[in-house]
Amino acid sequence: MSLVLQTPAATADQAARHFLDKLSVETDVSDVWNDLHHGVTGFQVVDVRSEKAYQECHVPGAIHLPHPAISSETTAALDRDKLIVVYCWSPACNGATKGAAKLAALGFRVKEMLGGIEYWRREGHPVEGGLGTTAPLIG
Ligand SMILES: O=S(=O)([O-])[S-]
Repeated sequence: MSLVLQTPAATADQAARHFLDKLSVETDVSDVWNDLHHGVTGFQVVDVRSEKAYQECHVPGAIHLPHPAISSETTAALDRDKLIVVYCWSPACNGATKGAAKLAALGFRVKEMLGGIEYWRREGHPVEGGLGTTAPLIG
């Protein structure tokens, strides 16, 4: 018996809808780096980790907004015309998901950056912060 085939696959239309829906709320390290590197200005990157983690190492230009602190008051300065790209530590962390959920509830368009700062660093992209690439990879 096939473990792959035992559950019927979606139709091509269903699969297309599913994957487009996924891409509407997710982006990845490589795509974010590519856009920042080429000066794309249609989104703002938000680091939702702790103050300490942000101060030690973050994506260049990222705004700091810890996910527990997200509220209408703390997001007042964010540009509502721009998509927000949120990230946290790694694929093992759901801080970005929590932050994205809160931001969306406040009316922002938002995507999660898959992989977080861990994969940003693994892929060799530049960072800002006091410890730079020597900062811890877990919080
Ligand atoms: O700081 S965090 O681990 O909740 S993203």
